[in-house]
Amino acid sequence: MKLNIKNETGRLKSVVLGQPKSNGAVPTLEESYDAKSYHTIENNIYPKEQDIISEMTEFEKVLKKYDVEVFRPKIIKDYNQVFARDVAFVIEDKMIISNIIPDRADEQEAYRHIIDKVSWRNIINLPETAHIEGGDVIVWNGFLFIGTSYSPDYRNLKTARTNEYAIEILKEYFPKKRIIDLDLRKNDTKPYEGILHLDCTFNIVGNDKCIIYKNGFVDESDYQLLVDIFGEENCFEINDREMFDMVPNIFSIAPDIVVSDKAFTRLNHHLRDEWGMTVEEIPYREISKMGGLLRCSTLPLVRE
Ligand SMILES: NC(=[NH2+])NCCC[C@H](N)C(=O)O
Repeated sequence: MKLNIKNETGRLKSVVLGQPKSNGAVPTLEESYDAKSYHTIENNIYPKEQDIISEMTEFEKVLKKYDVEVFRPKIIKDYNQVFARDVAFVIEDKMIISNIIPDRADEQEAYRHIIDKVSWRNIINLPETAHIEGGDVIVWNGFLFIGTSYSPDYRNLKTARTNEYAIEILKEYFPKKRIIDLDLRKNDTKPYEGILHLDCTFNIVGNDKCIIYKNGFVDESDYQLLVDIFGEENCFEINDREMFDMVPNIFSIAPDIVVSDKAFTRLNHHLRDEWGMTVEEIPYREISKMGGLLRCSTLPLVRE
């Protein structure tokens, strides 16, 4: 397979969609590794497998409607495999195998049959201490936006998944890209106070537009830099509640076609009426309770 990802929204040809089956028992608070799941467990509202399956089936139907080739990871018994995004990611024709949080490390084996379709020359493995997950990486032509955490408490934070070492290595592999590292606010147990991955606070839609949550960034100057790059009129600003609902985490099939959660009324209205996009709405509220949404459920391999 010839990988090709130059940006976040080019016409999608081939993608991996996560696996909702056999996701195991409800985790305990100690077992959870992101604030949204923590909150969900605390409030006794963890989603049922049947509901996760039905939401992901709706997503798959939309992808198929647009003739996208869909791969699935193999099922690992009693293991959460919904969020394909973090396991690996593609930049241009290279697949980078993430060094994911140890709690999720077993997920990678389930992608072997997909990784094997890529020539070994185009696979990048990172040194063990270079941490990175796909949810922190957004490619946009000459730019590479990477979410990270420079918190002195990095080692103790389960929600800090990408470190400076991984960013330095990516700089060497992609010397022509302008790499923008963004320090994200982190909190392992309070979903209103921290951001798990970059794609929970910022995402790109269309050719030159973005969805952004200002308080997700430690430094206002990082937020301001993004607004300057895209232009104020091209930024859709979201509020605290919308961040909690994971509004930035929609998924583009093409510059003018997005898959969104049908609960995102304000965003969907804006995408259609102001930005002239086709919005495919599906229910995804149950999956959102586990700390990810539509972008997180996918791992794009080929975009036109
Ligand atoms: N790209 C993303 N935002 N992925 C969300 C992953 C959520 C998952 N519960 C985790 O903590 O790893």
